[in-house]
Amino acid sequence: MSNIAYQTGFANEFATEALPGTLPVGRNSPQKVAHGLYAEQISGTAFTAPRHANRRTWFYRIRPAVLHTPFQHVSSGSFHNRFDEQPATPNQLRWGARPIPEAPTDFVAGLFTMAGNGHPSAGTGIGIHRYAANQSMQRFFYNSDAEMLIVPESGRLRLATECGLLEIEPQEIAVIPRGIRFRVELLDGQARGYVCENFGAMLRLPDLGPIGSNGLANPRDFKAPVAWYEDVEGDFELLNKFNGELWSGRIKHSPLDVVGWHGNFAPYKYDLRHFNTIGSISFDHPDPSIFLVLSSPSDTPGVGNMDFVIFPPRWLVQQDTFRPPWFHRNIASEFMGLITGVYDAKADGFVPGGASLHNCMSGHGPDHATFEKASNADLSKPDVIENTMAFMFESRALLRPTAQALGAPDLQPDYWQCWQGLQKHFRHP
Ligand SMILES: O=C(O)Cc1cc(O)ccc1O
Ligand SMILES: [Fe+2]
Repeated sequence: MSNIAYQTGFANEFATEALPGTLPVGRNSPQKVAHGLYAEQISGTAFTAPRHANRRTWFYRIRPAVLHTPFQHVSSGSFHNRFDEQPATPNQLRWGARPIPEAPTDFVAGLFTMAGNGHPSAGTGIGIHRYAANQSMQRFFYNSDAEMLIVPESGRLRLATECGLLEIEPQEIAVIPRGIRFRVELLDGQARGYVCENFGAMLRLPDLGPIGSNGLANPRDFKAPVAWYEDVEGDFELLNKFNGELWSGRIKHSPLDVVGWHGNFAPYKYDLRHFNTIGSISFDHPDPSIFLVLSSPSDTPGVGNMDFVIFPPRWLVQQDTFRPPWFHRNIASEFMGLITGVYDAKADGFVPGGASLHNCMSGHGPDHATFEKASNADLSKPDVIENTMAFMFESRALLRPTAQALGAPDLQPDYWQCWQGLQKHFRHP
């Protein structure tokens, strides 16, 4: 990774300038901005949102965001929010990894929508996508519909944004807020991973309750860019996702021209390996809410529009306990992905870059091989789960797979078979 500087903290009031003297002192919008720049505010929450939830940033930039040609509606390709094309299925679904494309494909073109719920126009729900790309973007993109949580599985990404540069590698994540313009460069020539579009309330750190003032994802491990800009003229595409569709305009300069900014609405990255994993040190396998990294709250307290949960390396020491995830059904719907290694509920078939979907109240849990192994394991010794990182996008509402996900060649039609070896062990006393 190159040596990029970052500011630390979650949603702090950051202040950063690439040229000294850019940021106005004591006001946001002076009559004339230093260096001949324009002042522009971007608001990610309602002006009147309570102070603790209010998110906005002031940009001091070479040209304001309004300078581009009118947008034309263009084909969305495989990146969309059409979640009503097929009856939502209660079946347990699993997909293998998506191949890297052969034709030149950038990050946005490489997005393939898997499932989702709600809609951007309603300000609630999520869109779940996987990406596979082999080209850096030569164009600029912004998403009016959602903040984008990016979870790389292979290939490092350089995210050049209005706020500055972020570089992420597998086991790191990034969040690009709604509306922020950016370009994705591939640092390894090709890349693959997952994206969750969040149409609802912005992701935030969960409360910790009895855990105390530290633990899970600690705020200081979140990193935001420092101001960086390019003063470049040319003929570029500016692509916008708006109401689930793509719109394309032309722009005669790079929109990554913010020389200084201050505020708390900015992209950020987080290294999942910094997650402080907490678990049972007596008995029983806890609910996976202890693995919550970020949550988009819904209007119902404690119920997430989207919860981003990870399954990191950890020690298992519980006594008289079936240590892996139990058999269960859940009111929430669970989309899972694997970044690296093996997931402890599945002996095989759930591969890095692959995905699974267990919808509301669909039974799931350890496969037959995992059940046999864990039911007979020697509990006098701790188990260690190493070299792995799985995650879950969990949503309060049904996740509706897209027609293209249900028709994808990597869908595993025999997934259900992984449980069919589970025998009746009941014995009448
Ligand atoms: O289904 C899964 O594998 C995810 C999951 C993990 C766990 O430890 C408990 C519940 C749960 O849904
Ligand atoms: Fe589950």
